[in-house]
Amino acid sequence: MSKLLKKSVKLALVQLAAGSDKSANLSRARSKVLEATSNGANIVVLPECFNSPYGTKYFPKYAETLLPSPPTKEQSPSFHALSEMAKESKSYLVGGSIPEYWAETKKYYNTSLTFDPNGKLLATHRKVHLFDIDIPGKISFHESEVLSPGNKLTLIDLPEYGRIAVAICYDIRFPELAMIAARKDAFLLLYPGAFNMTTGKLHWELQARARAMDNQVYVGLCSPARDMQADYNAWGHSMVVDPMAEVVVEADEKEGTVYAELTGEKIEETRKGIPIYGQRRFDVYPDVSAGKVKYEE
Ligand SMILES: NC(=O)CC(=O)C(=O)O
Repeated sequence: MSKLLKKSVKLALVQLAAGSDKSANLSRARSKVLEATSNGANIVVLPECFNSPYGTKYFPKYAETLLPSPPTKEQSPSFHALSEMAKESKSYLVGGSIPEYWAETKKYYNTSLTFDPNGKLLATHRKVHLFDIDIPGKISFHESEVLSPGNKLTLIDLPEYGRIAVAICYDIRFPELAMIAARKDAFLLLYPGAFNMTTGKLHWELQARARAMDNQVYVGLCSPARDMQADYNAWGHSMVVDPMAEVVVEADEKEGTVYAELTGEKIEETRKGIPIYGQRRFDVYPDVSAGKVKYEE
């Protein structure tokens, strides 16, 4: 038996077509999650901003209050819908992300909620690295105009399987997060994310494969489906990459769900063949996972 992944697990990435109608997005998400578990999925992932369009002007309009937890249905219909979906489908549900408003500080966040198969909230991840970029003539986007960053790393223990890490989209560009999670024994790094037509083509697969290769773990990236009528055109191409950095499964740009069976043997076999885990030189450079790491806000 693998130390990291106790038994094989079926992962589903739901590449949802999210529009401007929040309740329609929630009920579409529900039917896709139920479909995924009827196809045998144990862990189901939704995309970044699965209940709203993606864009700074939309964050305040769609934001929900999550604290104090649990929120009421009026404060957060998405929290309750996700909890119900997890319970109904009996799956671990990584609920993509939603815009969050924290009344106490008057701050907005891009926040991911993960629920267990009983509908209990397991973890909350607020996007740590905000997506602020300027590529002249291509794309300019500044989440920090509206959002505040989260301040912690998110590791989640799934008792039957092992440990996973959840982060959001731009977070994948910061390898430290992935490195720390893997060295703290995560078998799977999950990133609900919405890359775009410029960066998607260049970096989406590269980032996923790099994080998997460096850390010899599984990586799952879950995008919204592409909508060319929307202000922001998501790249799509949700994918699962294995610990050897091979793409196991990949969606195209349209709505759809992709599945992969993850096994501990694949991790063991990769680490045995290329034993970097025992070859690191912390006498030459520091171990980023050994310093002070924040897991709690
Ligand atoms: N949308 C994001 O957060 C990140 C992205 O599109 C990119 O890194 O490229």
